[in-house]
Amino acid sequence: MADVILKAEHLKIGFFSERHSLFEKRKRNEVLKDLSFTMEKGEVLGLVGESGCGKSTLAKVILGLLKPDSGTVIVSGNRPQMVFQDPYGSLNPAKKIGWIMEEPLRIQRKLPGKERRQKVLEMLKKVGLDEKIADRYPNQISGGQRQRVCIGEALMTNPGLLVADEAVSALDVTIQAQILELLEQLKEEMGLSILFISHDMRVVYQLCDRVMIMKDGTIVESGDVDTVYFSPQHEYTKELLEAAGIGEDEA
Ligand SMILES: Nc1ncnc2c1ncn2[C@@H]1O[C@H](COP(=O)(O)OP(=O)(O)OP(=O)(O)O)[C@@H](O)[C@H]1O
Repeated sequence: MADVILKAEHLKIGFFSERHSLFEKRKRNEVLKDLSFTMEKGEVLGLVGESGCGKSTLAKVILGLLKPDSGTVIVSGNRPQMVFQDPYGSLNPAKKIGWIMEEPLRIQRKLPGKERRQKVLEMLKKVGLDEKIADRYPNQISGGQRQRVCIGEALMTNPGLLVADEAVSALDVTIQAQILELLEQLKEEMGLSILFISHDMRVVYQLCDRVMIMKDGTIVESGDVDTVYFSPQHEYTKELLEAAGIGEDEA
């Protein structure tokens, strides 16, 4: 059996609703409902589902940013890292790209400055950027370049798992295709595993090996992309495919 990079078992988490008056009882909203899945090393796993179904909450639990009420997540290797939708919002506008990309290594305190800088230059190359970008500020590079920087920054500590939460959604179609190509390449070159969260069924088909369909805090269907897209079993999967204009006649 292939190596498992992530094992999530029986995850449950809920939030209390806001109270609008002193006498109103706070309702508990269950967001992840006994959710279990595994990911293999080097796999790109898509996670799709409508807004509010709990995708980002699951991502935060995997990254250790939220503690589940019950259940466990085991990730092998270095701490997983995340790439977000808005590459501009994730980069400190007051710092140069080189400084930003060095930061995860600075926090680790394992390498001297010169070696950190060298690693940044190597990573810039890996994500398809010119070394000169290290001396620019985030507002001096394009949106696509910024997303490459975010991916590079996330990979500086050599995580086995990258969680990409709507990482290409804000980019225009051409740039989107280039970033998808980069992720594919990093998967091949580094054996990187990617949990790719998206609402875009077409993009998921393009990039992912497997897909999980999420609805109201549970996984209603999962499998390799060809099987799920061309022989969907669950009504909700069929709805999502239809809404994306992916019909059975495309099979
Ligand atoms: N910290 C929190 N406190 C209270 N409710 C929360 C919190 N985080 C998330 N929620 C609620 O949990 C539900 C799931 O949110 P989540 O962000 O995981 O959905 P999502 O599937 O990622 O949606 P989208 O695709 O719009 O990003 C939503 O109803 C949201 O309002």
